[in-house]
Amino acid sequence: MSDLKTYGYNTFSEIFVSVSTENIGRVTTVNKTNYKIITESGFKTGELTGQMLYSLSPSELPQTGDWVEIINYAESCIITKVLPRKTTLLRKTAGRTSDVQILATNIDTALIVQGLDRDFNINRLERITVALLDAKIKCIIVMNKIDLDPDWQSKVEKVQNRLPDITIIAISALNNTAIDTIQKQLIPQQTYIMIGSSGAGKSTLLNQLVKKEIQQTQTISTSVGKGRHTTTHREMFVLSNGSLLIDSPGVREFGLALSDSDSVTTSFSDIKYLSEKCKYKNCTHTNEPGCAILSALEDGSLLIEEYNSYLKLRNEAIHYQQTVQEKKKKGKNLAKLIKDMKNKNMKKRYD
Ligand SMILES: Nc1nc2c(ncn2[C@@H]2O[C@H](COP(=O)(O)OP(=O)(O)OP(=O)(O)O)[C@@H](O)[C@H]2O)c(=O)[nH]1
Ligand SMILES: [Zn+2]
Repeated sequence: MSDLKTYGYNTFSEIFVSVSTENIGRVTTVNKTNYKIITESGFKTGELTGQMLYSLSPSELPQTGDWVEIINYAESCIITKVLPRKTTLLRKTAGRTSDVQILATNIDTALIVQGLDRDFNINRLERITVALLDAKIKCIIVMNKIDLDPDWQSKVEKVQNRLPDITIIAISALNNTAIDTIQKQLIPQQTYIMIGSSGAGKSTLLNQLVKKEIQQTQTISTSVGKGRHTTTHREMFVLSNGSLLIDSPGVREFGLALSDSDSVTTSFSDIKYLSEKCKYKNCTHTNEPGCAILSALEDGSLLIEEYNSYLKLRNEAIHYQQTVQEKKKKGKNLAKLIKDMKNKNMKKRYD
């Protein structure tokens, strides 16, 4: 039991009422088709039942962070079911499709790591926090490499002004500066994930937090300005204070996978406040008379940058919703086609 507790069982157990603890595990690493699983009696290698392997879609398969039902089998176990997820961290796959990939599940809080060097981008920070809050995942922004930027304080201030409700911690992972400030924010048995561009310093920070060289960090190749891809898979670590941390591969462009365009508005506090003063209830804030947002833009009380990133996010959210709906419709059409075919065959048989 103590192993399960270490990996967050108590913060998640309300949904397991009917499952005995010996049949429960949590996925800490995914390796193609086998899984490293923490169970009541330590780590085991888990495999899927054949039926699961062939009947589940990629997003339904076990992911790092998932709680699963298992059948113990000597030193290994067989996964029979993925338990309901508290949160799912998605990202869009490469290309312009609406396909999404799961980065990890059952995350409580994300540490968004951004370097103060070339990596620094306030609009990107805003987009990422919106996507995370949309997925019910809390965020902490970690601004790394303060040793490289004498002007770091004003950048931190800018970010704090734009995102007043989010905790921002400025550190130097390399020099071990302010790492303890992060540690103080981390709650035992809660699950955290680090996300950020390749080269932002995630592995360096992880090493400082775990206090030993787990991940090998690599030197940035200055010619391209991108860290070489060193982290190749997601793995869950237990930190000394008992919190859990998943390291994720470099996510150069953390694509959004928003499900709800309204939550975009909620995340932009200025815009939300103003939008309540628009003349029309369904104002799109683009060309309507009596639009409070447009007039705030005109008198300069709303920044054009904030308005633009709001519009961009809103359009993405709408586009994402539409493609999901189209897919569902296509799925339904296909199901109907199969049903019709089956009916026809049945008729033939009995005619
Ligand atoms: N000057 C300075 N360099 C840093 C700091 N943190 C990390 N670096 C350097 O930045 C480079 C990339 O760091 P990593 O920790 O490998 O970056 P990462 O985010 O894990 O990258 P991926 O594994 O590709 O996702 C390394 O050369 C680190 O030494 C810092 O606080 N200051
Ligand atoms: Zn308006």
